[in-house]
Amino acid sequence: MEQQLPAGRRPRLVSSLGLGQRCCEVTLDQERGLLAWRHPRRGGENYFVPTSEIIAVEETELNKKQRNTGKWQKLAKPHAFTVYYVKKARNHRWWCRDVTFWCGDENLCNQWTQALKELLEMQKCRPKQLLVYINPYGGKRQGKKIYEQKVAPLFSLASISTDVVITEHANHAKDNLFEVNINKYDGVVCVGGDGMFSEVMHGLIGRMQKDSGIDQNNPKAPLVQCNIRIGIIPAGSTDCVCYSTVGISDPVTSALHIIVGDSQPLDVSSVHHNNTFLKYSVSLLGYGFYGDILKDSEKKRWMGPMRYDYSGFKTFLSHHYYEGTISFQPAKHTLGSPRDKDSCRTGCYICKESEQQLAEQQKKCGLKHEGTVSSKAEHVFSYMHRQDTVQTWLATQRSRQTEEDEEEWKVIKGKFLAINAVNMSCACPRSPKGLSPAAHLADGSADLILVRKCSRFDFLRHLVRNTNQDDQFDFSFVDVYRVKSFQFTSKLSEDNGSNVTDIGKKRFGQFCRDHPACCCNIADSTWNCDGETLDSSAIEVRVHCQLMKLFARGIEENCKDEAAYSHSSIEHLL
Ligand SMILES: CCCCCCCCCCCCC/C=C/[C@@H](O)[C@H](CO)NC(=O)CCCCCCCCCCCCCCC
Ligand SMILES: Nc1ncnc2c1ncn2[C@@H]1O[C@H](COP(=O)(O)OP(=O)(O)OP(=O)(O)O)[C@@H](O)[C@H]1O
Ligand SMILES: [Ca+2]
Repeated sequence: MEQQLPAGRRPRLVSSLGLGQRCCEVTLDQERGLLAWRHPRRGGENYFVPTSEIIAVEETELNKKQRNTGKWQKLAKPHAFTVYYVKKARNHRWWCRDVTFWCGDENLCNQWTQALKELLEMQKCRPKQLLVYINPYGGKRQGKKIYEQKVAPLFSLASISTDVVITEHANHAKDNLFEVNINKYDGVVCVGGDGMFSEVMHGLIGRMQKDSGIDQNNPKAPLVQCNIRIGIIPAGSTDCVCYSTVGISDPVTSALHIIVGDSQPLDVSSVHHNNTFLKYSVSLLGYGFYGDILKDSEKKRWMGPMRYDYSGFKTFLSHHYYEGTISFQPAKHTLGSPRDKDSCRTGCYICKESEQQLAEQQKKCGLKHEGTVSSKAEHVFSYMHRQDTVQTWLATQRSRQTEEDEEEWKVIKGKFLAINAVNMSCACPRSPKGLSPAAHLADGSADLILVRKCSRFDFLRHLVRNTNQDDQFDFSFVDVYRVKSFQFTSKLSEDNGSNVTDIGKKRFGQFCRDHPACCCNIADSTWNCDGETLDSSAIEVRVHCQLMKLFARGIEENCKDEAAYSHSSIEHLL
């Protein structure tokens, strides 16, 4: 049965179709993009699937066994179609489920598959062609198997074509991204851990800047946004970026977010030393505790993910602290604070506000705002468009940068057990709410956490609070600031005169004269930059708001109304 609607509006399909041995009413509201049916068994449970969460629709050949049972027998030739859709389970896990409907009328069956396929065609944000990099040695060395067994079948079900590269050495993916015809792809997928993601991110951001003529070594250079989305199939040791942006490290869930074409902008920090580009960071930039753990754990790679627990225990016992000076610019443009009770969730209004500010800046110099996902053709177009206006963009951003540099800098000198700068919460299985639970994925700021010298017992209390519901910042020896840029110089490098920049030299120099050298003689620690060590302890860091995008949607609120949803009637909702 088809209902007539005024011209221009898409009709609603309502039919009585077979499901298993029985019949049920199935509704497709094409206007609202919702497929609904009431299961004839399972207590008459109602199902609602937004068309944006349908993976695929296929005509189905019923096998002999199915045809010889129940109602099938009465039909000369039953016609059937199968809908594959996202089923949301607990803890942000997504499954791919399927349901097969049948009927005796071939036309009706065709009408249904046609309507559903047309709705899928309208989902322009979905990728059709992906470039996949697999690190076969990440985490528990399961990357290849995970991709082949759990992800590739879903991509093929969703008619996504892929070019797959199994990496042969570190930096293989990064180097390759500077050479490939990137406009051929709607996205890049990395199968591995945070290190593998970092490689792909460096490849894409680096490529974008190179093609736009931007010098990455200039710490003040305004960077050009990278619009090719990255998908992460978690197969690493920490998988912090995946966990913090999806809410779980699960290859199937991540594959489904890629298929439905989700998009999550992400802040990226650039890290420089003496006008030399070192790295980009999206999760943790950690000096002291997390730097020392990483340095020690690199020698124990053979232990797999366990290496972090081993090195963590050793580093905790060593209880090293480091003296240095940190200067930072508070992030005044953003609405939130690191002590907020609410966390960044899907559709976060604080990140939206930052996106708007960014869009306004870009509009002023004629750049198209890239907040929404564009098709491949539009991507190429907007890129050429950017070539025309890139000089205007650079000029306005440079003057904005100079103004920003003049803004307030706070300077803190001290002895620290850990200095952690996080662009996102850094939630991961070890720390489900993260190092900074209220940090935002895309607000243009980072949370700077300073853990000052304290007793082992107090430090342990702070560490433990990173793993439970208690407030890890509620200690006299812990301070947290929301910042848009910061610089750090260790006492040792200050004494050796190797400061970050001339501005830094002046600022820190004054402090050294005010506070004569102390007796701390511990060597420098190392910076842990998203799981990789940096060669320099003196660094200059700047947060670039929404520089790149992931195939994700942020962490969804726990859907409290899910139960209510399934008990309410189809008629009520449609
Ligand atoms: C009593 C237990 C307290 C445990 C406290 C655990 C807090 C865990 C916080 C994890 C934060 C991860 C942030 C993400 C960083 C990633 O960009 C990076 C790349 O993947 N991963 C690491 O650097 C890998 C970092 C891995 C850190 C593991 C830390 C393990 C600490 C163990 C301390 C043991 C103390 C025992 C005292 C009896
Ligand atoms: N074929 C390869 N051989 C050796 N190293 C590789 C290869 N491919 C990638 N790498 C490097 O391995 C490093 C670690 O990989 P990955 O991040 O996937 O796993 P992990 O370190 O176990 O996980 P995590 O980063 O989540 O802790 C990456 O920095 C990457 O540069
Ligand atoms: Ca942020």
